[in-house]
Amino acid sequence: MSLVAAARSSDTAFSEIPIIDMSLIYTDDSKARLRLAQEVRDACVNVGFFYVKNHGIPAQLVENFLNESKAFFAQPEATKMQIENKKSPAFKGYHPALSSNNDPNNEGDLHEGFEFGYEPMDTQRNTEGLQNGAMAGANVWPSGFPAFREAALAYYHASIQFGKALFPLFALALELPPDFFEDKTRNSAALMKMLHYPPQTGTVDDRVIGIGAHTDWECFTMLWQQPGIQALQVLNPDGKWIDAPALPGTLVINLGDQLARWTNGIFKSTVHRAVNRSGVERYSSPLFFGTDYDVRLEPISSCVSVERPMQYDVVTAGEYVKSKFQQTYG
Ligand SMILES: O=C(O)CCC(=O)C(=O)O
Ligand SMILES: [Fe+2]
Repeated sequence: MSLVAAARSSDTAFSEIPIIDMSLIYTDDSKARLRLAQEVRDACVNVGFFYVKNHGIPAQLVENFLNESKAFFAQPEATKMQIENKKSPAFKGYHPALSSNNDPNNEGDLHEGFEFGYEPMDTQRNTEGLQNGAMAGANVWPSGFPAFREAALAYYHASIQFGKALFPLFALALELPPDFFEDKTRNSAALMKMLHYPPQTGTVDDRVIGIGAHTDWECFTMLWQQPGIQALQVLNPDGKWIDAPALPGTLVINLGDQLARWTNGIFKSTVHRAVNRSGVERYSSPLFFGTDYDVRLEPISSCVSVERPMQYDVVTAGEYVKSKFQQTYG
């Protein structure tokens, strides 16, 4: 079925999020790759979200990052504010609760967070070819926490490796040569965050929640959620919030606006939010995987037809993300 036809017959009124087994992501077996790409395509056309299991990122890495992050966030606010992200030209560092606002109808996001981008490990040459182009700018680390930096970067690099392997699958899913994204993701923006959500009890005012309703801006996001704590919700086209539970051992992959624009809206960049009513604090860590700064998000030809004319103005990927950052962090 062509992509335009798949979009026409898509069943977007989803009530749950598919789980895709990635054990074979590195296989050379072309039939197996195609099957995997087909699963990815169904999820992208119908939901814009899917879980991945057997992604190969060692659990210990995120466990270490989580533990170090807990120590970082436990510091006094004034200490954390010394590295506030607004002081950094590329929004690296710490952001306190209520300093971001993802939903313009809301009054601020309740989470605090720490964000950083590409940086080689001390022992490593830059073999991944990433320089964090679109959001270039040095990372800002808290002083006196070398283990935090180490743990964050170790998890980051393992995640980047998996993220890079997803691009050929997206290309296959879009009937493109497997290396289509390669020369467009050499200096990918790849910003990672650790987010810390306080519990919300009593009546929750929908205008002040963990993170307000929004779409992500890059190609896709790889989200780790602290297992067992429900907070993430995904909006289906019937206007119903569908829970995306934190399944142990999985990551949530959701498409962002760059891929939606590139595919003329055939791949969905789906609205989501997080509300932490669990009664306990919650951590999550997204990695936002974008393209090189200057990539023009012109719709892929198989995604445009007489029946489905171009839906978006063509913009460059980097300018798009930058303007979104400015809106969100003011
Ligand atoms: O914490 C979550 O579950 C979602 C975070 C998110 O959507 C984001 O940071 O863009
Ligand atoms: Fe998001």
